[in-house]
Amino acid sequence: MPDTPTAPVLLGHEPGSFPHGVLAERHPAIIRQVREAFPYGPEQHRALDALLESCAKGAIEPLPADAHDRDRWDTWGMREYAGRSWFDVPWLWSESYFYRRLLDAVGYFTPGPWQGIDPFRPFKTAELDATETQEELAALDDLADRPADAQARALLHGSLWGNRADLGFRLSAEGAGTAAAAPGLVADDSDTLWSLLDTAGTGTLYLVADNAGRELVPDLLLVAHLLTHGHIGRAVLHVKPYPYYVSDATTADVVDALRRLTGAGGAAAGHGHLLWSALADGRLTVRAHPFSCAPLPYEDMPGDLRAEFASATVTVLKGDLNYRRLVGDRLWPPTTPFADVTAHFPGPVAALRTLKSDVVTGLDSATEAALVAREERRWRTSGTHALIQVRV
Ligand SMILES: O=P(O)(O)OC[C@@]1(O)O[C@H](CO)[C@@H](O)[C@@H]1O
Repeated sequence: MPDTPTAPVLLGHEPGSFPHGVLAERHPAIIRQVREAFPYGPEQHRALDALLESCAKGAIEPLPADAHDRDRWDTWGMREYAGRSWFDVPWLWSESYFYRRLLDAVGYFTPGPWQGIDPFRPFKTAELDATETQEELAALDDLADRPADAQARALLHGSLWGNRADLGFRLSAEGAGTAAAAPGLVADDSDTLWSLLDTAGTGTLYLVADNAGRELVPDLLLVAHLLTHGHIGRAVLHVKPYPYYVSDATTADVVDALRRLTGAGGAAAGHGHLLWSALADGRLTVRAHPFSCAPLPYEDMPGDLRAEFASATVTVLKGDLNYRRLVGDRLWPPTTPFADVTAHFPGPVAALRTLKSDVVTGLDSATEAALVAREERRWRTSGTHALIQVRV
């Protein structure tokens, strides 16, 4: 990025700011919700109390010496940040480490009865069972009668707006995530994305998923459509290796979503069966790379992941957090060119995201001015605006 001046990394130390609210209010609320959702024993309750206390006024504690991923976290910044306040280190780091500590508190990594039990699972399955999900799946029957091109565009928008409400966001946003979307997108490079996906069945799409449930289902439907209609020959779906940011999709969530599709009947079941067999014959692969839960921007990705993305026809990154990691979780002036801040990414990259944090790039100045005039800063974080940005 030779000509792009750098911008400040987001921290959570400023009371009244969005990041501060996440650390001071959202994280304690998540601890309370998880505690209520499971019949945990005294050991988990004590550990959750300690985490709550630490989040409010304590310092960041290192992972236990015997943690399986202690070395990894050491290289990811734990040595540098342990002992400091959660509010004084990069916000991205603080948030990611919070989820790692929460899993520790509930025994997710500890041999015993709670090992591997996803503390967010009740919230995710409630979404899959919701009537809205049923309605969305039923609507696929009507969509099936429309021209393939119209189906493709509808499914792309379904995948984009599926990101509107993640579960962590809803805990503190009080309905903002479900408010009607403001008309239009703040940036729309979808034509460029479609031209990249026009590969006559030879290309490989990497889709870096975000949330489970009502976001992952439309993501999978989009992949099914692209495979069926020969836009691509293969897809690789990146999910999280462990539960993260409440609703982020893991392999177990992919299985739940596929079972939801295959059990739905109608066109939805057709897409589900197609994906099921694509997994069996290798046209669809699921990957859960450790770096997917790293507290770092994509610029710092390890060589093996870089080589994977470099081989993609296009990598589509879903959601707000992936966007933050793509452009560096910095407070860029919104008109900073998207191509400049994503120049580090190996190969063509697309971001599909609703706006749920202060970070944004690639807007034209008229769009930014109109948003500010109408909403001051709220458009950045309310989840009611979205963007599709592509760097070829
Ligand atoms: O990546 P997602 O699911 O679209 O959003 C993640 C998110 O809710 O979490 C962060 C705050 O905790 C924000 O960046 C963003 O609003």
